[in-house]
Amino acid sequence: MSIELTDIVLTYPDGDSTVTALNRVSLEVGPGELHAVLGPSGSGKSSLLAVASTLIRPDSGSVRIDGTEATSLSPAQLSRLRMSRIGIVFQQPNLISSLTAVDQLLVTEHMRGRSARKRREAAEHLLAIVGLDGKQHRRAAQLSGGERQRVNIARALTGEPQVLLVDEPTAALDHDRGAQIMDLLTEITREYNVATVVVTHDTEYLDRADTVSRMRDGRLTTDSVTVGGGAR
Ligand SMILES: Nc1ncnc2c1ncn2[C@@H]1O[C@H](COP(=O)(O)OP(=O)(O)OP(=O)(O)O)[C@@H](O)[C@H]1O
Repeated sequence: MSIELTDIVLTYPDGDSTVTALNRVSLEVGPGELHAVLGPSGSGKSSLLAVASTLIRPDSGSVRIDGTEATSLSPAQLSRLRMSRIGIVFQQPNLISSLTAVDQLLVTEHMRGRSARKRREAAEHLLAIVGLDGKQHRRAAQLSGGERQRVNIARALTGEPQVLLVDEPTAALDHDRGAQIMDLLTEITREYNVATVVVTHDTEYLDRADTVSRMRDGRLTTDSVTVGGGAR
């Protein structure tokens, strides 16, 4: 499995008591699999992504990324693990409006250490993959919401991750653009054999997922049937 969360408990301090954001959550996603986590606001989806991305250490439980137990690593080792294995697509693209689409990728850590020509070629190629061929040199402000989300996805792929974690990718998009973004995430999952976790409160595009979990009050239940078109 590319990502395996086992029996995760995460609590936050809340005044004199605590809030249990993740209550014995387990989840496994393998290469080439798209897993959707569906849940209402406050159910724990962001907390799940934060633990899966190793940005927050859970109170207890195991986080294995591509076979490596993350909870026992030092901050420096965790940072290397994230860099080499995990891509994160944040809900807001957070693009720098004055930079072109290519530059948004070139500023990432992943692009360091290669020659300027190779970096540029890699960035242009990734942008073509996400459907922005011909728009690589437009500034963020000249791109539509759906196009900015595509740049966001391309940027998450710069490190050639094994695990792609995606936070509410369709939240700011209309139906057609939302469907296109979910189709793109499905294609990338298959083509690059990444384990993709998409958290969403949107029931509309679940048919793209191979498996669906439902989150409620910090508890996760996984549907027993495969709902998507995953042909493995
Ligand atoms: N930093 C924090 N301190 C205290 N409580 C928190 C913190 N972050 C989240 N919580 C609480 O943990 C629970 C899960 O929150 P989380 O943000 O993970 O849910 P969510 O499903 O992502 O919701 P949303 O879509 O609104 O972000 C909620 O009860 C929330 O209030």
